Amino acid sequence: MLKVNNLHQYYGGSHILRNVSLKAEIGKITVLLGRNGVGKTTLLKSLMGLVPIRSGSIEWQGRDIARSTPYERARAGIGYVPQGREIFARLTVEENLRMGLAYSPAGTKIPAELYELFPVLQQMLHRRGGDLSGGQQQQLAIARALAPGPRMLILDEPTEGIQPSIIKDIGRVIRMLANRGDMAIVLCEQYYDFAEELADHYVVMERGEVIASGPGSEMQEKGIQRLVAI
Ligand SMILES: Nc1ncnc2c1ncn2[C@@H]1O[C@H](COP(=O)(O)OP(=O)(O)OP(=O)(O)O)[C@@H](O)[C@H]1O
Repeated sequence: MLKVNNLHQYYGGSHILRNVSLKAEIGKITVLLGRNGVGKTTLLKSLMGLVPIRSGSIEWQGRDIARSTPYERARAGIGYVPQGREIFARLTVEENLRMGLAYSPAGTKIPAELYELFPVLQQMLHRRGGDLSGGQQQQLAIARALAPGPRMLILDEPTEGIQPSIIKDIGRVIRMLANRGDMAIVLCEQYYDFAEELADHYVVMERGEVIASGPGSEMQEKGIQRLVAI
């Protein structure tokens, strides 16, 4: 279980995250929503240790990891799929997947399961990452994060700029991973319908603060879409 308590973060003098608290349970999908620029990516980067926080705690599996390096967090079982995918364009699909295993306690063999989740990656194993379509790159980025067998998967806008058929495939994989019951999923998403469909829990941010949260099944009756409509 992830427990974030009273997180504050600054970029220079700009107070970006304001007293943010949230939880993400194993076996559940926690969806983070909010308009552009409210601090969602900054929150996810803070969870991964990619930006320092000013104060607050980030507890993962009972341990405060708020001061741990990204490397230590990866070793602690946290996987991260960044916004914009950040795959290595000049490396092959296979090499990209191996990069996901660079610090893995699970060994250096690419798990065959990744190709079951995303069959296209097996077909394209020797293609360069940069030659893949946006949707294929997104699948590669997710597979790379899954390669070391994380217990928490953080995804930053996986549907951004991706064609509908691949969005459906990605949604199915995310649901399947959660249903296995051994992984917490934190999903930041602008595409409201996708978010609502997947959410077990939702968290809405505005100007760096959490302004609403609850079970995914209540998103419609609570009018959450209005809070995040652009
Ligand atoms: N490296 C940085 N240095 C200074 N300010 C930053 C930096 N990165 C983001 N910001 C600012 O922090 C605020 C929150 O940005 P963030 O990217 O976390 O928002 P977001 O909710 O993820 O938005 P989006 O949906 O557009 O990605 C914005 O005002 C942004 O301009």
